[in-house]
Amino acid sequence: MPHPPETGGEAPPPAVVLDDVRKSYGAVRAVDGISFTIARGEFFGLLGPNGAGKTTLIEIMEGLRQADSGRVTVLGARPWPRDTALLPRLGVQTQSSAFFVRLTAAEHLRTVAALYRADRAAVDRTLGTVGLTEQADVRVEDLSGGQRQRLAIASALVHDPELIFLDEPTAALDPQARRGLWRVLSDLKRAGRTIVYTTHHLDEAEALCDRVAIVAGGRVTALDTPSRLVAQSTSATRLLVPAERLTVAAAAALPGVRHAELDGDVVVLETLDAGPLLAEIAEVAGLQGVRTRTASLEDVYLRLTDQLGDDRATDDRPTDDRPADEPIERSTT
Ligand SMILES: Nc1ncnc2c1ncn2[C@@H]1O[C@H](COP(=O)(O)OP(=O)(O)OP(=O)(O)O)[C@@H](O)[C@H]1O
Repeated sequence: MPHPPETGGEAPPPAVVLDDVRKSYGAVRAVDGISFTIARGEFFGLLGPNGAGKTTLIEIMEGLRQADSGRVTVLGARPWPRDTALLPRLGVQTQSSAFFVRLTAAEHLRTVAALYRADRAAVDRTLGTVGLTEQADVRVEDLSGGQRQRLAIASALVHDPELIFLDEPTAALDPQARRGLWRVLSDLKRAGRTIVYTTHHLDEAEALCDRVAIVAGGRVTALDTPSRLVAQSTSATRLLVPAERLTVAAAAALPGVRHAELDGDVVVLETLDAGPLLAEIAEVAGLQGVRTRTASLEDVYLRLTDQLGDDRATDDRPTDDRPADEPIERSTT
């Protein structure tokens, strides 16, 4: 489907603008005052533990759920009440995508394509994109879990939407299919599409996303590029030394070691300054087999989501007593 022309001079509106969006289910504040903007062409990751509010937030952006309050703008339009002009511009894959199970994969995708008035060539092309060409004539009910997942992704892409929402798209994929999907998504990004992506795979977010928002307890606790989040984090570097050459007690006594523990057949030493410590280790144990593990997005994520979990456990003030929302595009230090 052709995209609407971007008319002369004026910049198109951002892909998504959220301003103090809130949604509760009874007493559960699933989305508790979230604001951010997603630029056109951005690959934006939403990360957070189970129940953090990611799906609710995505469904609000998709126009599947009404926010209790706040402003939501998607491609310059309000997604709620449902806007039929907006829907074909969005591609949506959910955790519980619906299928026509008696149809073959190709028939299913043709049906979806017809709903969006996408051409038939797009069906074959999209089946190829997600690696389902060989399964085109297999009934949906006979596809494996991972193949169904790919069909759900194909259903979100077949009409060539401008803004694509993918909710844990790699959850049921084997490692090869996962890497295959990464390539597909990178190509879509290169073609200028905007992608909003939730995943529990932190390596995936680090590899694919321009920016990630870490959500916990319905709030954004950090929002930045993966590399800036890692660089700003106070996460320590870990040095792994074969346990036969260094005891935990000796490791803990080395200067600059914050913590030392045995993990299988290695002693793990945590430090904020790896250089001098490596020199010490070279002295007392030798450097053979010593490995370095620097901070990753996963370390940042675990620290932030653990912290918030602890904060919220003791935070039983009523909503109105809470401090005003913090600015969310902040550093994580
Ligand atoms: N339809 C609903 N009715 C009542 N509570 C709901 C409903 N949907 C979600 N919740 C609750 O709202 C909170 C946020 O759920 P949500 O599904 O948005 O989280 P999530 O971050 O997508 O989690 P996951 O990673 O497990 O998919 C949770 O406490 C959940 O139990």
